[in-house]
Amino acid sequence: MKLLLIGGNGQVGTELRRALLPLGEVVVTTRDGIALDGQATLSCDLSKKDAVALVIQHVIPDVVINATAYTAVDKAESDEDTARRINAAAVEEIALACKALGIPLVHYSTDYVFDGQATTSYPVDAPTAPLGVYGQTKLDGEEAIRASGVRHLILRTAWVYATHGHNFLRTMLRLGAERDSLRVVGDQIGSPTPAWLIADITANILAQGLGEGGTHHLVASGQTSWHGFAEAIFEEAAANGLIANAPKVESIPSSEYPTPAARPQWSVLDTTSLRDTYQLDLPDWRDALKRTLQSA
Ligand SMILES: NC(=O)C1=CN([C@@H]2O[C@H](COP(=O)(O)OP(=O)(O)OC[C@H]3O[C@@H](n4cnc5c(N)ncnc54)[C@H](OP(=O)(O)O)[C@@H]3O)[C@@H](O)[C@H]2O)C=CC1
Ligand SMILES: Cc1cn([C@H]2C[C@H](O)[C@@H](COP(=O)(O)OP(=O)(O)O[C@H]3O[C@@H](C)C(=O)[C@@H](O)[C@H]3O)O2)c(=O)[nH]c1=O
Repeated sequence: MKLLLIGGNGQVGTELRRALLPLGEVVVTTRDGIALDGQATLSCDLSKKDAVALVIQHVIPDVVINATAYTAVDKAESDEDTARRINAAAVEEIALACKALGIPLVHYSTDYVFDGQATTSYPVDAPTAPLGVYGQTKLDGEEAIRASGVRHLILRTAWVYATHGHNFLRTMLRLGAERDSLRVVGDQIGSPTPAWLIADITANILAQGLGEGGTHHLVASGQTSWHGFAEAIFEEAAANGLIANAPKVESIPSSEYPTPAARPQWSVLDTTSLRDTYQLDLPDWRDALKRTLQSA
């Protein structure tokens, strides 16, 4: 199988380069065509119209996996044009190029397509109502894929972290090394999900065949708040000798941590359709965090 991975250097893209390798030849793109771990990549800047379609037409893979996105949630509020270009317009170009060549598309979306007002986990067909530009443009990207008629798998995930890249775990470890105490919101609830899990599940699904595909939720099991996640990060980091002293972590309401973009208060996603369709087990978020930091 020939796989085209668009965006090989983000959190999920980095893990996909590892996880997809056993499946066949993996052609990787980056914005600037930089080498990754000594491997050449194709240059593909999604801000340039039609660039990504040309790459797909040049490579003609058996499957396209799009791991790119504009993920700066707050910055998106003041940079809507770029967020829309990367998360929606470029995604539509990818979908149409794949549809024209009969190539299936794997794509990722987010819990931020929901408004967070629910009190039980969101099934895949729950009504969407994004609170900000990032969530809205990601939803527009999803809808462009479905409208294109391309055979697809959209995996909505949430609260993604890794020991590399830009994420909450790394922010907490950095701030914790600089300060004795941190204040973290305790009233936003979700499921922290490591990038390696998303990549492993994607590879597992591609190995067994996409089948009908469609839209599914992929997050670790269980739930916590950002405050609970922060406390767990420091506990596991200390247990693995990654930090000498853990800071005090105070739980605060969202109102005491104002941000340009509102976040959903309840972000828990129901993974039943994914687990049933592809016979998958999803680890508990805390066990997944432990495993992530044990191998750091
Ligand atoms: N991070 C999270 O918490 C969550 C992420 N998701 C979704 O999961 C997917 C993967 O996210 P994640 O790995 O965290 O994202 P990252 O922010 O870690 O990586 C984003 C990737 O997109 C690339 N990219 C951005 N703009 C361009 C551009 N103009 N041209 C080419 N490449 C570009 C980046 O390249 P470069 O390094 O050059 O900037 C990078 O490879 C996305 O669809 C995201 O929306 C869903 C829920 C939660
Ligand atoms: C750094 C920090 C953040 N916070 C709050 C702000 C916010 O409400 C919450 C999470 O912070 P972040 O800004 O790191 O996370 P955020 O960028 O909102 O994370 C989101 O990213 C996008 C890409 C997604 O798709 C989502 O699933 C989600 O993972 O924690 C604190 O309360 N204290 C702190 O010291």
